[in-house]
Amino acid sequence: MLKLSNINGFYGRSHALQDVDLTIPAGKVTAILGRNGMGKTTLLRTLMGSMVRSTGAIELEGVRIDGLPTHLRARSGIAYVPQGREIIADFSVRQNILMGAFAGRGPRAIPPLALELFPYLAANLHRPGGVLSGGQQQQLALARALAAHPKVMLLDEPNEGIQPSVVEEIESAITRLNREFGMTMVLVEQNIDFARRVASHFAMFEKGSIVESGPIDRLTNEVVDRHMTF
Ligand SMILES: Nc1ncnc2c1ncn2[C@@H]1O[C@H](COP(=O)(O)OP(=O)(O)OP(=O)(O)O)[C@@H](O)[C@H]1O
Repeated sequence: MLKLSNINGFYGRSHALQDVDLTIPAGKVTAILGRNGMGKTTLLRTLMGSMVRSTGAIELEGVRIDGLPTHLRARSGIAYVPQGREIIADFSVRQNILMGAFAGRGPRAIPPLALELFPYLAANLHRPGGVLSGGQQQQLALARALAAHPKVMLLDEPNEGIQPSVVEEIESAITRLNREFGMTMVLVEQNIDFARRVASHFAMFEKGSIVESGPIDRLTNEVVDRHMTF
């Protein structure tokens, strides 16, 4: 469903993604793994169209999208939950969620599912986004992405710096969105146990290239030790 062919990405002279070929299956969760600085975030930025310099082909359901600017990729069905969440502090929870609805391809309204998945948000729609905890902001970023009615959701380390009880809520939201609604997820993750629980496929990055990929049962301890221990 999402097919990347010969993707290269650059920051100035730094060659951050090198000849990446990857097929992300529809309706599955694919974990993007690797140590810090290996190119995982750059891959998501390339998919979203926010890299200044990248080359290669990206197909979404057989249609080339690599020539499209970011806002048209959002309209074509890709939503992004960035590392650091990028919540607008002075906007209310409601306004932050609606930002996703306006960027996306569905009705310009808060989807009931977002409020069902995250009851805290439902009860605090009027609060400014800036006063929420990190975990609540992460839920808000997921709700904002969901409001775009995406086919594919890109999630960059959604559990980073978040307390365990909220991690459980985020895990169950990801699992439900995938299993019940068939949403395709691309999940950048450092936590191998979490990746093994939620993902069915993986791609392991090392210095901008994919060194291992496939169904999650091929993510052996040996592969993890080789590419993720420090
Ligand atoms: N804005 C930038 N300008 C210059 N170099 C960058 C920029 N962002 C990332 N890089 C470099 O590109 C490479 C890949 O970075 P990237 O953020 O994609 O890694 P990552 O695997 O997502 O790691 P992390 O988990 O730390 O986010 C690294 O060498 C990084 O230093």
